[in-house]
Amino acid sequence: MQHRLFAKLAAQLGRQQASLEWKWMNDAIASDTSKNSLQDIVRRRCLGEPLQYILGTQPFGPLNLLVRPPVLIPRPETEHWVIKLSEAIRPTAQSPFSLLDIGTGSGCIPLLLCHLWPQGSVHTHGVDISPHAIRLANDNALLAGIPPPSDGDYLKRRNTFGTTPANFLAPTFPEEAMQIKPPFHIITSNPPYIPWKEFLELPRSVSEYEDPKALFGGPSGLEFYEAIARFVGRKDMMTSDGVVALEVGRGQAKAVEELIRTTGRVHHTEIWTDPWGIERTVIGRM
Ligand SMILES: C[S@@+](CC[C@H](N)C(=O)[O-])C[C@H]1O[C@@H](n2cnc3c(N)ncnc32)[C@H](O)[C@@H]1O
Repeated sequence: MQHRLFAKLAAQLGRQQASLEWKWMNDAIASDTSKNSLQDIVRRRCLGEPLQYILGTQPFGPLNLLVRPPVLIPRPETEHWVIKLSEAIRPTAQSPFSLLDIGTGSGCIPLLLCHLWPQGSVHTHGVDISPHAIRLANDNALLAGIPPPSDGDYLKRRNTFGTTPANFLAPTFPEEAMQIKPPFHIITSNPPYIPWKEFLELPRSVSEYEDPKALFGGPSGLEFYEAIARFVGRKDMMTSDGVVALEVGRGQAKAVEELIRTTGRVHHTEIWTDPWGIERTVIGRM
């Protein structure tokens, strides 16, 4: 029975990927994190459903995040640059930072930073247009033990994570989102960046399961970076020592670097590559 199930999976995914996923499936069943039978997991996986949606979780650094369709599954390349950012910048509880995460999805970026940075050193806020994402990010904050912001005195010594459902591209942002309180020391974002024309090149596990709003960044893929550059260029949105950290798609790094430089506020830029040698993150410092 087990042998037949594995053969079915390997026929679909190739032997190497099937071996990896077979282990994750069995680990999830053994640790009781998945209530589904192995047979059911393999059946759904062979229909193209991402394993993370079937099992309901995805490790992200030391965190184990909940994932639910159609919210984007946090990717290893994002995990890599977020850990690198946590080492490149070290906020302290003496002068805590304020961080805005645009298009927060599962909340993976601010939650990991809250987990890695010293307690009381950062207050983070995630905005997202999707109510599914906002709910999931709040559930993940609860699971990770990161409290929402409040005036409570003890929270001043804790890292916090708040969320706001809002359309970042609306001309009324951030004025109509009352909980968003600029200026920010750090802006992070892994925005939708796939150009429309690349829709047909996406694997089925992405195009049929993940929210198109999480994927497509307008005709050129750069729509959100243009809006972020306008936001950064506005008076009073960022502190004079602010940092912008933006994940980019393949081949977009130079254009995004140029966009944030033209704000006139960003004076130093860097491009970080991911573990696969692809230019993945543009860092801008004021
Ligand atoms: C590529 S996903 C990134 C999610 C998460 N930050 C991550 O790295 O896994 C982009 C996110 O932007 C959100 N989004 C799309 N359009 C938006 C808009 N106009 N305003 C705010 N959020 C938006 C999507 O709902 C999605 O959660």
